[in-house]
Amino acid sequence: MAVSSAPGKVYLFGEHAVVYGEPAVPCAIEVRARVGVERRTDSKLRIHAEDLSLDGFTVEYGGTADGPPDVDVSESLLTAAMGYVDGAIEQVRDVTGEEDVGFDVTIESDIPLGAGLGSSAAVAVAAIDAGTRELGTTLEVDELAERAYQTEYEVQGGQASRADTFCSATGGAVRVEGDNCQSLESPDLPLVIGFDGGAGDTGELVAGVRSLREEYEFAADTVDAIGDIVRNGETALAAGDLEELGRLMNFNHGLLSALGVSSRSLDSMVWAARDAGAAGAKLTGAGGGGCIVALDPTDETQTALSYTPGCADTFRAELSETGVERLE
Ligand SMILES: Nc1ncnc2c1ncn2[C@@H]1O[C@H](COP(=O)(O)OP(=O)(O)O)[C@@H](O)[C@H]1O
Ligand SMILES: C[C@@](O)(CCOP(=O)(O)O)CC(=O)O
Ligand SMILES: [Mg+2]
Repeated sequence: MAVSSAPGKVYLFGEHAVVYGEPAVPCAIEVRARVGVERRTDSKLRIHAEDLSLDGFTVEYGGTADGPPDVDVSESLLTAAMGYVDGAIEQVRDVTGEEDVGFDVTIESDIPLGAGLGSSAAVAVAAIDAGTRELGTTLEVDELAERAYQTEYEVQGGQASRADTFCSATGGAVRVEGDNCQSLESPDLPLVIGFDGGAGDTGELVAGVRSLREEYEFAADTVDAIGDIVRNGETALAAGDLEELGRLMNFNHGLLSALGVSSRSLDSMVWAARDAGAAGAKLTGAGGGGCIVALDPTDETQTALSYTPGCADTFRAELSETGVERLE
């Protein structure tokens, strides 16, 4: 069996706009998904997803005589368990040329699902890495990131950026603009996360921004303006200017909100953080529900968030310098 792990991330700036070629700066954090992959003697795929329901569940499918997988969980959980992992296994088969190989896949993750912390990218990166290594091929990190991007692109209906997958594969803070992906120097940022306990559907939210952008020129301008914030943000990051980073994050949140991807709970967590004296706060990832990220070296934001209605959990996130990690 081969086991790999990969980190989640927060966006300091630029989610959504990055899908249309604007730059974005995500930053890997120390919450990880671990995926174990073991070759089978038949061509079936058996996925054991520990974190997709209270007790986890196992689904086995892929034999020629099989109907739909027979498992006692909701359709949506099943689709969730299968989507990214199926795509990742397709990539493994493509890299190695072993089209009919079957696997037992075990996923364990500390990253909340659909909450903007990049669980899908971390699962895709770790699954492709472990799967290829199980068959004797160790991918360069750049190719691993590219293959994981292809997986996200397909599952998200042809709309995805390389930001999450590159960041998860390489670790640290990164800058992604189209197919140009690079690592950035970053000071150790005082990141505080607020989580509303919910989730958003990345594909649907991306599609919503796309149609707004097609319908209204001012929505397209809003997307371009996010790109300008990111360019300013890079300078502030290089200078380690926390106040300016925070101001730009606040601005970025406002524009994401204008594009319809915030929610009442995300907005109230953002305001709780600002009222508590955070340098800035914004939603992270696709939005709709899930997480915000704030900058605050003191405990004030975490304390305020812990009393905020709509906030289910709050924690400090450490920057992860390590991207994919090869554990076994
Ligand atoms: N622990 C896990 N086990 C299996 N699949 C997972 C796990 N975590 C994430 N995924 C996959 O990633 C999807 C969530 O990705 P997405 O909607 O992009 O949100 P995010 O990347 O912000 O967490 C889930 O629906 C599921 O397909
Ligand atoms: C909205 C988007 O920019 C980021 C999505 O991040 P997440 O899956 O919500 O963690 C989409 C993408 O870049 O593929
Ligand atoms: Mg995702």
